[in-house]
Amino acid sequence: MPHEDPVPVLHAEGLTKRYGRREALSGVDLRVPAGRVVGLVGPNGAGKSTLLNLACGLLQPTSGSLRVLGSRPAASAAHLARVGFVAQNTPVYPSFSVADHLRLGARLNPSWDRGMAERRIAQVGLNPAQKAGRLSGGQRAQLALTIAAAKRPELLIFDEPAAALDPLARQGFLANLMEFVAELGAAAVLSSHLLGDIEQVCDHLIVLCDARVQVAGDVRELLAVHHRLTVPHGDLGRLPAGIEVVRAERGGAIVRTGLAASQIPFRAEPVTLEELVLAYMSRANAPGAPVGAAAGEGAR
Ligand SMILES: Nc1ncnc2c1ncn2[C@@H]1O[C@H](COP(=O)(O)OP(=O)(O)OP(=O)(O)O)[C@@H](O)[C@H]1O
Repeated sequence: MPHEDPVPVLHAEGLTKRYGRREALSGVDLRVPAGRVVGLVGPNGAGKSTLLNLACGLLQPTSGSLRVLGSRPAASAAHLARVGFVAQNTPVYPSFSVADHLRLGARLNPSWDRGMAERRIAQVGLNPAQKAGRLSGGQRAQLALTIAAAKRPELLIFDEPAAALDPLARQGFLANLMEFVAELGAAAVLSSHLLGDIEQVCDHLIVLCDARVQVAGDVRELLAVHHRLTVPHGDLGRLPAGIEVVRAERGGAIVRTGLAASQIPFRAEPVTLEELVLAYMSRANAPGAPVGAAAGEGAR
């Protein structure tokens, strides 16, 4: 029997989005396999919200293509029901109560899981009669998460869901998010500036800088092929073939290589996810940076 890969959650080819003359995404190629929790990171203005809004069908590409769960985003009502979206700042209707939000969710979504919605609202201690405009940032985020998940989507998309929350509320929110993902058997994509959060919940990473994917892939695989090398001054230019310098730093470099640490003729230490992300971000920022750097293999 030929082996068929499951349909990717996101599949972008040459995806470009311009706002007037401003290019927010530039020829992005990306393939995110099914069943992952994906962290989308990058500096302000990198294009993260643009990518997520394209994935929800709220924006249209200028050129190139994006398929979400195998279809054009928001291609039909049925496809819309397969994707749950929590936008930046978790917008709610201020004059509607928590219960009104759940009723609206039930009316708009054929697959609405009322039991799940009510259970979760009780679990996180939200009063159904409370007006949404009076909820704290953390409570609003929990309400938005509940509404997105009670649709029982196959993919949950979050745009900086926990940015405004204090550490304790963030912890609670992330724990809930992971419970939903497990309960629904769903994939999730979340953008965040909080690398600790990404490290805690994500098993797949996309680093987007300056409208381009710099690196993408399975977190464990990425950590396995990146090292911090201690290299005597002047020797960086004489590294063996197959070692790519991502970022040169004092006394060495962060490198990417398929070579085992024992095959590298310098001291090689593991990197943290934060070091890896920062290395790609600063490379993208450097004058004369390679365009879309290591995206090639990793982005596929
Ligand atoms: N509606 C718009 N009109 C014009 N330019 C826009 C619009 N939306 C975004 N941009 C520009 O596109 C680029 C990417 O913006 P985007 O919001 O996607 O970035 P981001 O990575 O989500 O940033 P942040 O982390 O600050 O939320 C930025 O330069 C931004 O100014």
